[in-house]
Amino acid sequence: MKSRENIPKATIERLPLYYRCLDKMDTFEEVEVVSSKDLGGKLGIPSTQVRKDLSYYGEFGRRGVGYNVNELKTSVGKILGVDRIWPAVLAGAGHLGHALVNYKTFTTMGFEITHVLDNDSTKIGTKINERQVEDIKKMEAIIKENEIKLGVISVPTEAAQDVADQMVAAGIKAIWNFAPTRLYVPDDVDVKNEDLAVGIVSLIYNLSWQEMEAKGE
Ligand SMILES: NC(=O)c1ccc[n+]([C@@H]2O[C@H](COP(=O)([O-])OP(=O)(O)OC[C@H]3O[C@@H](n4cnc5c(N)ncnc54)[C@H](O)[C@@H]3O)[C@@H](O)[C@H]2O)c1
Repeated sequence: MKSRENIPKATIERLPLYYRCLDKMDTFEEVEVVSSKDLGGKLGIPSTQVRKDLSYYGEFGRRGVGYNVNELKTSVGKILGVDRIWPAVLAGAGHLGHALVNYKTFTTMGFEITHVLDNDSTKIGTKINERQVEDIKKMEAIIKENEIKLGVISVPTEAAQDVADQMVAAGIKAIWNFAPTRLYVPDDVDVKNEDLAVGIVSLIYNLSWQEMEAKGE
């Protein structure tokens, strides 16, 4: 296996796609063997790219035969760290927080929101999908007691940095941030920003160019 720094970011970003596809084939479609062509075909990724991506992590499959779906899923799952469930705290039990807590498929990707926190007294004590909303003041104790490393931020922008600071101080090492703002964290903390608005604007951008081209502008 290559050292972590030598593996392209794009390869790492494709691994969850391979994993989800292999999991579906293994769990629901009972497929035993898959070629790089078929795996890539399902994801719109060339077979040469699939083979190259996997080659960074070792030798998988047999030439001319393909990959054993279950074995490859297990290996990719281990590489991704999703062969276990990582507990996570979520701060901000609002509209987005509800949607995230209600999304059950996260567990198949090795991630489960085990604690939901908010600072609104009308929300504290209510339940979302069996999870009781707890007071954000308990966050530090919850993170420490449960040795949680993963935090999800779905609070308004103006509260996000403060919540991130509290998470980091309590021991969080990776933050999935949905607030549309840059978070300042120490180097050993990983932040992944998720901005749905950027996705939709790039779609609109393409639509608007197609329209202009059609009108010959
Ligand atoms: N990434 C995306 O594409 C996307 C999509 C929708 C919303 N958002 C962002 O997600 C965040 C939440 O959006 P929403 O629509 O769910 O808002 P919301 O107002 O419905 O929910 C925010 C929740 O955060 C709580 N909160 C506020 N300050 C807090 C604090 N200091 N500690 C703990 N809880 C606190 C509120 O009580 C509320 O329950 C916003 O930053 C929004 O911009 C992002």
